[in-house]
Amino acid sequence: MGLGPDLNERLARARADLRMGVPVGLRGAAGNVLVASAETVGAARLRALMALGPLDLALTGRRAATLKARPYDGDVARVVVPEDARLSWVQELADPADDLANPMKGPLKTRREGSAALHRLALDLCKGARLLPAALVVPVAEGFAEAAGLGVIDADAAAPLLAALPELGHVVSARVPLRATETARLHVWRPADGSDEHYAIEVGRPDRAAPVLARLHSACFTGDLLGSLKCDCGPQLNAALMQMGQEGAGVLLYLQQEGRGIGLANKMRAYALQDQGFDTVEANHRLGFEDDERDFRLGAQILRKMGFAAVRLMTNNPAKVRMMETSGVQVAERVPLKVGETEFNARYLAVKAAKSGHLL
Ligand SMILES: Nc1nc2c(ncn2[C@@H]2O[C@H](COP(=O)(O)OP(=O)(O)OP(=O)(O)O)[C@@H](O)[C@H]2O)c(=O)[nH]1
Ligand SMILES: [Zn+2]
Repeated sequence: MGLGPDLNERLARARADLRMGVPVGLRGAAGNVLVASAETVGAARLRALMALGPLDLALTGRRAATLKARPYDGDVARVVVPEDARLSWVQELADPADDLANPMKGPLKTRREGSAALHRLALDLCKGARLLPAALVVPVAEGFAEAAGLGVIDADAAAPLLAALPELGHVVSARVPLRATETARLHVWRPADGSDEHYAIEVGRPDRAAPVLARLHSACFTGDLLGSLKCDCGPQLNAALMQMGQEGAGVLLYLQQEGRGIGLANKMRAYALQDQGFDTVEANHRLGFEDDERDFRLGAQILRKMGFAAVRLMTNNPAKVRMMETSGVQVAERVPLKVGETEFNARYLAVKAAKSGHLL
């Protein structure tokens, strides 16, 4: 292997570029394009992209439905960017913050001919970068991106890599006595694709031959750290650790999947939409996301690597139970975790029960 970056490393760089507003080249069977995040692209780069040829704004089918734009490619819509479009036009299509105040955004023309494969990959990269799922896409000649000094991704090889689960490596572990239990050890797990590290808190020395009391906790900055009353995450985190402490054994995975996998900035956008009257699921859809963008296979991989084949899973979410089972970790028992209901999160919990099948 040479010293240059492999595809995984190029993808990690591409996500960083998109976050900085720098375009990225994609090349594949569907052609050669430059893509940029609609959220972070600046006015000067937008003008430069428009000068290259017919520009598309790729949106997810979810966002397109809110905007009444026809997604001819199912989960992706390719909106034609008018020649006189300004940056504010692009930003307002990407970001639903002003949808209610400014509902007349159309009519939007969407592209039907050609392939949407590169647009779909661009949206995956935006999601992976925890940006709004909205990407500018413009065709370019072969070699153009390289000559411009931009990062280039082999799209046909990247799509299956992005769908696969990154391999996680154990970095370090050390004892961290907690209020809930003095016998805790924290393990750091690092994904090979350069994405965020995940943590496992092992309580006591659980018997690997029996189902372990386990919790897959998704990071929630507002609930876990600030004591937000809008969700039940903080009390669930504490209650799970307390129960593990009382039983003397358990494992809590702290997965960096803030906002059900959309990142804190997008979760705060979802909260702002909830202030406008939308529920937690509707808010995700208006932003262009699915209800839940988390990949629970991650948790299963960490458990297996730690030597656990079966769990007593602390959750009210049946999807977590299903994903564990299909990822090769047997769920011997579901242990309900009902704590922390407040007047502010009662509706949130009711919506999760009604729309996401959570058990009350
Ligand atoms: N997008 C979005 N994420 C939210 C919202 N409220 C809380 N979250 C996130 O949802 C996740 C909470 O997940 P979990 O505690 O695993 O909850 P769950 O999937 O309902 O499952 P259990 O708690 O195991 O029953 C955290 O990542 C929070 O940041 C919201 O309104 N919108
Ligand atoms: Zn929360």
